[in-house]
Amino acid sequence: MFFAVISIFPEMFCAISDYGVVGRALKNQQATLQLINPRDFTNDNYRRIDERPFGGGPGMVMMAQPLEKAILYAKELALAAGCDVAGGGCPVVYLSPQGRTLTESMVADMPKLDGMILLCGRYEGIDERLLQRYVELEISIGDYVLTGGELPAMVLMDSVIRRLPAVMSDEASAQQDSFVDGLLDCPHYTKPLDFHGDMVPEVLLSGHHANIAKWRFLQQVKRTQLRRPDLWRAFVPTKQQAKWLKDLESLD
Ligand SMILES: Nc1nonc1C(=O)N1CCN(Cc2ccccn2)CC1
Repeated sequence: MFFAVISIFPEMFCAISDYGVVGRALKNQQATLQLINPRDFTNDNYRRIDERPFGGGPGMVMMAQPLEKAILYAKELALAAGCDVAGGGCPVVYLSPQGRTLTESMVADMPKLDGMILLCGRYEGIDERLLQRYVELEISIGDYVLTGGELPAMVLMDSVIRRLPAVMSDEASAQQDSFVDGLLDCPHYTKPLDFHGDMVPEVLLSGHHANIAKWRFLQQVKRTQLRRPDLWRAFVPTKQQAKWLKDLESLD
């Protein structure tokens, strides 16, 4: 999967390119990351990418022209990488608090794309005319304000790349993640057996895989009912899960 990031701070992206599952995926070329600095597309000696806002007010606004040239260059790279740019296979995505809040179900659909061009804003924002002309999808990572779009872009790429086929070391672990089956994750335990007198639940030491699966699911249910009643209300159990839930009701 092809990713191009347009940012005045490309160095920030070593945080995902140099570490962990995503770093390995990029190293193994299971995903590619092109970093594009709009300053390289300016015409003046000061490499200006921002200007004071028309109408006055605080701060600076990112200018349309350098970003337009950076986007057009990113589209060229996407085409060269085999992306169906004209067919919507590699949308321009703008990270901003005004966007649609990112959810796991949105992330689940993204590996179907050939790629994404991620536009990272700074300052007070980006000239609206650039956004209207080029942005196909606006995404927020949550209702809080950061200093720029770089961290949201890394959050988005991390959540998508980890779901690419063969990236997750164990497909099952991806399925057990929170939200993937619509529930929060179950508790996890490892060595030592005794941690300040807190022991590991017996069922996890039993080797009885069916009982372990049932216990983990019921733990997910309890945790979701307690912490995210909104997710619990929307949850639709499988046949097997519905049987286990009957046992939970009989326990209550
Ligand atoms: N929350 C978020 N989820 O995605 N992005 C954010 C986020 O807070 N930011 C900070 C402001 N940046 C620049 C900006 C300023 C004003 C209007 C639009 N853009 C974008 C990225």
